[in-house]
Amino acid sequence: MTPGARIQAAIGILDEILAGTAAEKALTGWARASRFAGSKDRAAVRDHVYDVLRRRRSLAALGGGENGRALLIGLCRDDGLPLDDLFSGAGYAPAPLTEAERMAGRPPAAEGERLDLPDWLLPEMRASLGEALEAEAGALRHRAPVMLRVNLRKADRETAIAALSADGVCAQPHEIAETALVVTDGARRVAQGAAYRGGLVELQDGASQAAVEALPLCRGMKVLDYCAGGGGKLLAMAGRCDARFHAYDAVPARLRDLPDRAARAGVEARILRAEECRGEAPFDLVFCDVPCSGSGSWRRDPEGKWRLTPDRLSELTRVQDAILSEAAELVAPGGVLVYATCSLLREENDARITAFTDARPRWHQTFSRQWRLEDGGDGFFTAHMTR
Ligand SMILES: C[S@@+](CC[C@H](N)C(=O)[O-])C[C@H]1O[C@@H](n2cnc3c(N)ncnc32)[C@H](O)[C@@H]1O
Repeated sequence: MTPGARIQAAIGILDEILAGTAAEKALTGWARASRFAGSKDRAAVRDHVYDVLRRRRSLAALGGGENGRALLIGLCRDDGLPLDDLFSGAGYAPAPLTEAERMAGRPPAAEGERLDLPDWLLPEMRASLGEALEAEAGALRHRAPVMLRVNLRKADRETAIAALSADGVCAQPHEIAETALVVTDGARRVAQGAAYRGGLVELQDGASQAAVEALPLCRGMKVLDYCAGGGGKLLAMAGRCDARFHAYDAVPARLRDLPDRAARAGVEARILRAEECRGEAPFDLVFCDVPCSGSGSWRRDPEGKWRLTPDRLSELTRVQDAILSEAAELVAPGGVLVYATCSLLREENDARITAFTDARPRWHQTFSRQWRLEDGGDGFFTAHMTR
């Protein structure tokens, strides 16, 4: 595909997304219907689509409209791409700009436009981030680094870097966590490589790794991952410590990948149903990686930024409180209840811990940390509580 044809494909996909189709579904649908597109074409089109979604408001201002074509015009203007070469009308490239399109478009003006955030969220973001708001919102407008976690059960960082290199993947240590690597070249080769398939590394953001590194894990501990999902945090815990791991999720289908991933990583984890969690309690450590706005990882899931509403945020905080309340019942006296989100919002982080401890004076917080994008990974929060 020519560069212009890739832009035209991104325009069509964005129009579908703006009409309500999820980005992944729209991209997959296009790829299936476009057998002529090679892997480089698919990657380039995907990058265009996600670059636009991260900067949807500012690009709408720059491009003079909120449809696929105007957003791509905005992207070309913002990134200094050769607009007239790409919108040439030749072959499958989009039609040349009309006079009206040439005149349309202006620099983003309002704060929400400049920062690429919904207006309603600005006060909460400012209260959460203070002076760091501009920098964090700015970082959310760019692509996230590809980060890997070295599985210490199978390799140290040097061995993992060498194995990745043999797969054609360049990676280097990242200071955010002692298991963290950042991929500097060949990211698309990771999942097919022997290092990944052999369980030496997992794809995991650095802040999640750092949060696991901060856990007071000990050999032989009885641990429950209460919102285990795909098991990313559980596997990270198991990579650090030989404990007795249990996994639960309110949506059992989300645990589907865990057995295979655990086998690849050389980890044993027992999957529990709700009643079994109560039967197996108490646990020395219960980890609650709760559902959240995902605001710390909006670089990877930029649709989330535009999907979040005040009602949805209130609903999430209710779920977060309920999960903490249920999970607290499963913690042994003197054990640790861990709360974690990939959110930058105070309302989902400190405010939930305060609500929990205010209502339960026997519990107190022993640790808390907010990672920001400036630390090199996604935004992530964790707090430990005990009684
Ligand atoms: C942020 S995701 C967990 C990601 C996972 N820990 C990982 O590292 O891959 C949150 C998970 O919480 C689960 N969940 C939602 N409500 C829950 C509840 N009331 N009790 C337990 N899990 C719940 C969701 O199904 C979802 O899988």
